[in-house]
Amino acid sequence: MLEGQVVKLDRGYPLVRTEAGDELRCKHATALVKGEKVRAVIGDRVLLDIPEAHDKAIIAEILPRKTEFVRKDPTERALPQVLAANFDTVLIAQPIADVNLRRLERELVLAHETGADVAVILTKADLAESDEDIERIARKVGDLVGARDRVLVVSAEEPESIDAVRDLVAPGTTTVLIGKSGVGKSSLVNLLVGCEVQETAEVREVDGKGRHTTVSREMIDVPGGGCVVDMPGVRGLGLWDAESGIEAAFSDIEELAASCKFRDCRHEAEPGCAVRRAVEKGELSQSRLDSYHALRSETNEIRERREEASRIRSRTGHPRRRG
Ligand SMILES: Nc1nc2c(ncn2[C@@H]2O[C@H](COP(=O)(O)OP(=O)(O)OP(=O)(O)O)[C@@H](O)[C@H]2O)c(=O)[nH]1
Ligand SMILES: [Zn+2]
Repeated sequence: MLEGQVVKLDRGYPLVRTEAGDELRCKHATALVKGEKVRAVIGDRVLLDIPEAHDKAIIAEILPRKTEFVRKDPTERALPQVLAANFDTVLIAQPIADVNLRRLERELVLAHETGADVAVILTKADLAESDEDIERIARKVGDLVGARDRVLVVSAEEPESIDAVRDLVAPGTTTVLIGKSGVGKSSLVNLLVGCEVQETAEVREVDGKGRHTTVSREMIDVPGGGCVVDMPGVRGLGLWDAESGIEAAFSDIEELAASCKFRDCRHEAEPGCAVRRAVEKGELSQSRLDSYHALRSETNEIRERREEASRIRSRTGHPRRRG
């Protein structure tokens, strides 16, 4: 069997690059997709069968993932959906003149949940009102992400601003780029690569919404660096398992919580709550605590639904998989 990596996913069959450098269109083995909806995603390392009579190779096995980006499947009640695998870094892009902090908190939770390194890229710096504005917003975002993650400001009008991003896309590593449609991900990829590899869209003037242009997922080589994957179409960002992601993205609250009177304090109405005290003293914003509570209950709810579903499965005697 050959080993390879899924390097492109579009409307056709997954494209797998073998260790010898060949690129093969592949089908999933029936045994792999039967029952559960297991599909290889971009970045997956796979084992291939090469049948003689077929024009396509067969993905016989998906190897264990080093990292994976998971959200709740937007079309299913209690199923996870993996969007990418085996990357080292997640870059979150938001336009500096239109930063959405609530969305950023969610993106940070999902990114940290993967266990990869995380950085925030503030794009379209040329559209900011002034340098003071850029500094102010970058500082505000910096406060939100905490000391562990970097915040970089870039502009397609200023190619040198991309150099700091290039440093993050180190040789031998894979970087995943996430962000709402139209924030400038494709433009960033083109600047990193130094030519037009990704089609970009003019934002519609009437409603200012980016058109949906990027339809495929592809691992793109950055000259002198690693690989980058633009993740388009990530519209819904529902949380799946997000405990550790929340802990990492809200480390300020987790630190305060260590001083709460009760170890299992939920920072709601308990006496001796250090988190609520910080809000009263103006050291923590109420809206940030609200986000924390909302994201916490979202992931708890998913967990309860999943547990409920597995209880129903075992009651109805649905055959359980044997490991
Ligand atoms: N002024 C300005 N416009 C930019 C910059 N970067 C990107 N744009 C424009 O913003 C629009 C959207 O950029 P894209 O790179 O296609 O955005 P995207 O995030 O890849 O969007 P999807 O492919 O839909 O996910 C295009 O019209 C770009 O020309 C920038 O730094 N400054
Ligand atoms: Zn508390």
